[in-house]
Amino acid sequence: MAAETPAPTAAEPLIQVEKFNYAYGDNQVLFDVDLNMRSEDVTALIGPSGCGKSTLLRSINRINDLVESARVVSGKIKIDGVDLYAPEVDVISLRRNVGMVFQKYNPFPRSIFENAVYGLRVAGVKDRHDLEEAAERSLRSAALWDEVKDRLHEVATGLSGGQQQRLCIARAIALQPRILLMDEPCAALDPIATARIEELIHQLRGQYTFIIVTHNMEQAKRIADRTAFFYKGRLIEEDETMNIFNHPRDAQTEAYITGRLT
Ligand SMILES: Nc1ncnc2c1ncn2[C@@H]1O[C@H](COP(=O)(O)OP(=O)(O)OP(=O)(O)O)[C@@H](O)[C@H]1O
Repeated sequence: MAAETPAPTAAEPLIQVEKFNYAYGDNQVLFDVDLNMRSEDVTALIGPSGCGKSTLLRSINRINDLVESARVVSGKIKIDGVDLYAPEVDVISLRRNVGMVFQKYNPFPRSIFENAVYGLRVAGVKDRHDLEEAAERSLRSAALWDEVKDRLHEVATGLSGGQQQRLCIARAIALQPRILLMDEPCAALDPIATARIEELIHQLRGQYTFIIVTHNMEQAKRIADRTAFFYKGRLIEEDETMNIFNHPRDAQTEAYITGRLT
């Protein structure tokens, strides 16, 4: 008799946050956070100001290590099962694998081209042809190529805000990360530029794992597969986005999404 085919097991989540406690000096700001994020999902982190969304996001590529008082109290964040805070982890390669885009678009005061290839230059790529190819590839991925291909050597800060933000996305993508962290990427943009970034995230989903902090609940509904609601440093509820907004299980989640908790 043929051996039975084992039932397929659910894929391991790409990112596993386990009993994660985090503090700035004596001020603990994240408490026992347990959260799994799958590679194919766009995950939104929502919650009132100061609830710890950005801190969690910034812990995933350890950019918060740059804050002197910041420290992991206990718990783990794993990518592919590897604890990011283990002593042997190379933080530079972690940050190549986990790119970040900030609220205030921040291109360097250099040309569009140099911004697009910045990470590659830092990584030691010198070949002109390789750099040109990478610039075109990442600018195309960021849906910016057609708008800038004839002005690649003009200064990036001359672009519109939305274009500058897409350039920052191109700069992050050029390093071919697996994960893109976005901290309120549209907060400084008008509705049209916001719509273009959302469209871009939609196009790129599946190629990159997106984790997005947003204050804009409509945006979370539009772009996120899953949404995690935080309050006072604790993860209150995480689920498919539509469940969070249509059938929240927790009274605090409901209060927040209906505007009664700020
Ligand atoms: N660099 C820092 N040094 C000290 N405390 C900090 C630092 N960054 C954040 N905090 C504190 O950590 C807590 C969580 O802040 P965090 O920015 O992670 O929250 P948030 O939910 O992202 O807020 P917001 O929506 O306003 O950006 C807050 O009490 C904040 O004051």
